[in-house]
Amino acid sequence: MSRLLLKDVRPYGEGEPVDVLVEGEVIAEIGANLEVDADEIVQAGGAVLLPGFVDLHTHLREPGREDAETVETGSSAAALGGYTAVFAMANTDPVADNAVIVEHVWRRGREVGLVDVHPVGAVTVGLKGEKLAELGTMRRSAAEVRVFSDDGHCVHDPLIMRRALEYTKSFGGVVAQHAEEPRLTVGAQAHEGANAARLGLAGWPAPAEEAIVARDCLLAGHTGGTLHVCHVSTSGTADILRWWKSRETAGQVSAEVTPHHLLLTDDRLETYDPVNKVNPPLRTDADVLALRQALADGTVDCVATDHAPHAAQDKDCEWSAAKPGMLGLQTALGIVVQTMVRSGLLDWRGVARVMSERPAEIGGLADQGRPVAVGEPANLVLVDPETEWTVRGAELASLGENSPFDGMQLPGRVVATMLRGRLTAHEGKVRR
Ligand SMILES: NC(=O)N[C@@H](CC(=O)O)C(=O)O
Ligand SMILES: [Zn+2]
Ligand SMILES: [Zn+2]
Repeated sequence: MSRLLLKDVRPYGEGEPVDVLVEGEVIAEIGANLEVDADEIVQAGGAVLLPGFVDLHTHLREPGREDAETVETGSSAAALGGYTAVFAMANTDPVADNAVIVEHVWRRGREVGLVDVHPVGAVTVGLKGEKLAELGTMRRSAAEVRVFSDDGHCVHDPLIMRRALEYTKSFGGVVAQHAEEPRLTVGAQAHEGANAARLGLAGWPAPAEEAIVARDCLLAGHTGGTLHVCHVSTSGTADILRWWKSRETAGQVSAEVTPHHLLLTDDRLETYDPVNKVNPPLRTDADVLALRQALADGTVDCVATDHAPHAAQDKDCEWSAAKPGMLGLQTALGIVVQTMVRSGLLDWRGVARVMSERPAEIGGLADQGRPVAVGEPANLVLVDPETEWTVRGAELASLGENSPFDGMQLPGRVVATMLRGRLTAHEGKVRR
């Protein structure tokens, strides 16, 4: 059995440094100055030890757009970002709306072996919103799909949404909604507000998101189904979720916020650089502050990256022709440390909750987001909280280079990531 010794780590950033011995796939011992033989020793210098991060919202682009990302390159980005599990969205080409595609993505994830890749199944055939995909078949496939989403598109027909919540309830599934009332966002290019008006960009109004979130909370309550709200972007959505969670009696609702919606605003649109184009759009300062608060108080359950790599030709073009989406896996931690930890809104226990424990629970992963304790699976990340690094979009592991954080200095460097006791990333390099 392999033995990996982590020297001088601080679980959850608390107390004096200890050593952690990982034997095979589990944490075997935790204590001060462990005197043991090991195959490999990681000198951590007091770094923070957390459960490995879990991303409920990743776009891996395979099959179909392997020029933008593949399971392999996206898995590398995930491991380097501290992730031990990611959920790969269904808006590939062909769409992951059947067992063949989800099993392919799942198998590729296993072959690459850097991170557990859990395919998300489409809710409707071809993401068209017209008829339910074969949810049960995807559930029973080798990929054991549990999360379903038409992400990129909203399941806007309320009857289809109702049926999806009812049907997934029968096997403990989750419907992850991209909340966007399509009639209110025809041709939309930017947050509907003063900046979009001044720049001449068609607006994406906040109620297009909020109306769907309110409707879907009511449908989850009525059906007893389980709803997860993708990429919450407005303060109004946070208000609706807070209201719903205060009265929730049946059905369950969870929600995620992206790192970019915790940091960036539509003030960045000034340059018309499409690297800032994303769906839902960057919003206002007031929204950003409300989202940080909602994440801190649990109204929004977790951080999810919405990692959306695009090939150069889809981003290096005029604003209206560019595809929406931005890279996220390798910069998520830094942004969470900057916006939530340095501001005092979250401590490291809180970071573990929003980046690992809650997403693992929502996604139904029994072996992720577990406590850092003896006998637990060694899915772990080591974080150096102090050292700052400068983001270089072109140097990230993804094939796409569309990072809006390019040139920014971020805190919170990933020292090492471990998947079932094996180092998958160490000192900025992937280990295969
Ligand atoms: N977020 C985005 O702007 N784009 C995503 C789709 C999505 O998450 O809605 C994509 O697939 O590129
Ligand atoms: Zn989306
Ligand atoms: Zn997405």
